[in-house]
Amino acid sequence: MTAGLGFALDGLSLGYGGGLVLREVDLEIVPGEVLVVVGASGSGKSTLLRALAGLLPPYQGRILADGAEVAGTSGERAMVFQDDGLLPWRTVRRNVELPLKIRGVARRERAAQAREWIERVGLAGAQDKLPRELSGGMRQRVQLARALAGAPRAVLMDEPFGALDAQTRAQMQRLLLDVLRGTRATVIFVTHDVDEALLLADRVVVLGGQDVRSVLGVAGGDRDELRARILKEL
Ligand SMILES: Nc1ncnc2c1ncn2[C@@H]1O[C@H](COP(=O)(O)OP(=O)(O)OP(=O)(O)O)[C@@H](O)[C@H]1O
Repeated sequence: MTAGLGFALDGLSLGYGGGLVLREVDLEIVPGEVLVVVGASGSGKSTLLRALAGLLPPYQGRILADGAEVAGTSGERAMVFQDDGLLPWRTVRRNVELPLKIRGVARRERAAQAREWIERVGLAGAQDKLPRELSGGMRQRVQLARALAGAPRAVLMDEPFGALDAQTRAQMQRLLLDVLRGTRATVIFVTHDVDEALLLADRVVVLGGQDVRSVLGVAGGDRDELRARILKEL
């Protein structure tokens, strides 16, 4: 199993067209942790995730991934979006095989690994279906399988369960916790939902006022107290 990626954000300023969204942020992300990012709408959660993915270059400062500056996307850092980023013309199996193909994994091995991931996310009967034949929850399962099949060292998730109904969302949260137990990947997960944050996180980062308002460790903490602290800062 490959180790999770550690990140260091060092005086990081991000924005668009000259407008600043985050100003001089310093933050360490520990290898293997689940870091959940919360914050009011427009506080820069997705912007931060895009920068970690290498999709948005910093105005100032640096993002280091295991000490090396992030410059562009990499198979080491997989992304999962709210609206599924699946290729509509490829079956479930061929979507999940994609990161393996990009990594140069041989065809038979690719098929075997994709099958294993499809089974782990509970879609064994659906591997030859096209994305349009699946429910929203099933499509998010495929995205999860695809992200993890590439054995990434970090998974960047932008409100992946935001569009799902409450029951499917709870199922997906359980599934995520379950599959993460079998990997050492670092997870950075953006959500609006404080309860989701507390369920999934090792640490919660609250963004606001162009900066990190606070970083809270979740393990062993009192949930009600943590929830109240986060809600106060949002
Ligand atoms: N491509 C873009 N071009 C210009 N401005 C953008 C772009 N994407 C985001 N912004 C602006 O940057 C700010 C932060 O947006 P971002 O999407 O990161 O916030 P967020 O915290 O993820 O919000 P939400 O919770 O509503 O998704 C907002 O003011 C937004 O309008």
